[in-house]
Amino acid sequence: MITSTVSSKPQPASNSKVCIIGAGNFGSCLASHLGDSENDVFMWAREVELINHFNLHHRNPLYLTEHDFPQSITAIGPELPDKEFIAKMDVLLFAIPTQFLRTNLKYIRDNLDLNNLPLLIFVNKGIEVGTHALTLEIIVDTCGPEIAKAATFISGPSFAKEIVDRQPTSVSVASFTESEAQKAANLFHQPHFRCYTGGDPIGIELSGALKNVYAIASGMSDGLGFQNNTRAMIITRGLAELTCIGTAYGASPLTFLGLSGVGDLFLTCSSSNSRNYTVGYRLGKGESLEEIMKTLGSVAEGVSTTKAVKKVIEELGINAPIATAVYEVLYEGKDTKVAVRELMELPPSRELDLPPTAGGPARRLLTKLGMDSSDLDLLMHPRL
Ligand SMILES: NC(=O)c1ccc[n+]([C@@H]2O[C@H](COP(=O)([O-])OP(=O)(O)OC[C@H]3O[C@@H](n4cnc5c(N)ncnc54)[C@H](O)[C@@H]3O)[C@@H](O)[C@H]2O)c1
Ligand SMILES: O=P(O)(O)OC[C@H](O)CO
Repeated sequence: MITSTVSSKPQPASNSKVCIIGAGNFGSCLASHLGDSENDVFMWAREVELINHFNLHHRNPLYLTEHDFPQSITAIGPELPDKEFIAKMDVLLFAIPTQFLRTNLKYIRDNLDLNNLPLLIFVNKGIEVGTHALTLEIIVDTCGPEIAKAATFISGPSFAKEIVDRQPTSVSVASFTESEAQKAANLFHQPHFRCYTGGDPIGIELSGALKNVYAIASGMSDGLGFQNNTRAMIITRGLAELTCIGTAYGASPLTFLGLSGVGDLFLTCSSSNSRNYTVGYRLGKGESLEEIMKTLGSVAEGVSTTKAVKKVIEELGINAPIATAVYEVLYEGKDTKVAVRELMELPPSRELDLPPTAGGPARRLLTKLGMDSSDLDLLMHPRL
């Protein structure tokens, strides 16, 4: 098993001190979830009006606006927490969109004490544009390999609104360091919220990022008026494509059959509650991306992730026609009907080929994590 030389403080029996970076839909949903189980929760927001309103009324004026939050949550900000504050935390959870993570982590890194590290949890679902970096790689770049190996990722079919409504939900929780994944699972596990642990953080975070691209495709198909056969085709062929891309990054192909893979792909491709599906649906109805982004009011990570994915599939020579079509619609102005026609006119091909072996992105990650190619087998066949 791959482990880090650092691990976080021992888990307190109860009343963990948790700081959540991000007070959007998911950050505030997780604050509510953890606040419900008697933790002391601090929720960092950039928006001063949100902080003031929240601390007065225990309501978030911008996201999940109808929800009454537990009294145990305090909103903090807009400055990021300092060293003294972080030293008191058992858990630091990042719930901000991927494209802003690097800048915020660079600041936080200087306030982390390796001898008194909180449990570090990441829930964002995206790939960084420009670098094609996964969250794991952003963590290595900003905080170093030991912290990256101790970081824990949570992903799976989990709409914020349904979690705060206590709908039965399950997620995958993964880290290279088993004890860290276990601590995160213990923290989140509740009767309406099951956590399954695993040792493939690359697969867990990547499946969460990639499903957003196929959710845009599925929404587009529904917006154009196509029905169930077409959606099932997009979900299944999307799973084949994302498994190939994920394997190139060093993920285990099996991870894509789990909650963070097919579970979240199915959820997001089939529900108008998904922001990514909604972007696709509105494109299918003829709106421009610019109009949609102006009025969505929330992040749809798939829009930027599609740009990163296009570069990756080009570089690695991976055949991913659906992701390519989404890119052409989003960034080259291709008409959605033409994109569908072209996809359907592709020549017959083999349904299932073995995914390619791990490629450049996996080797780059291994090097940054201080591992060599003999560790690749552990990455792709995690024992945890
Ligand atoms: N909403 C969900 O149901 C859900 C579920 C699972 C995972 N996620 C993932 O969680 C992440 C956050 O999503 P969300 O739904 O909370 O988004 P959101 O659109 O609801 O909120 C975005 C948050 O990002 C903050 N933000 C904007 N610019 C920033 C910057 N420059 N620096 C720091 N923070 C900035 C905003 O203040 C806000 O708190 C995404 O990666 C998303 O894919 C969301
Ligand atoms: O609203 P979306 O499309 O960002 O999806 C939210 C979550 O990722 C669902 O698991």
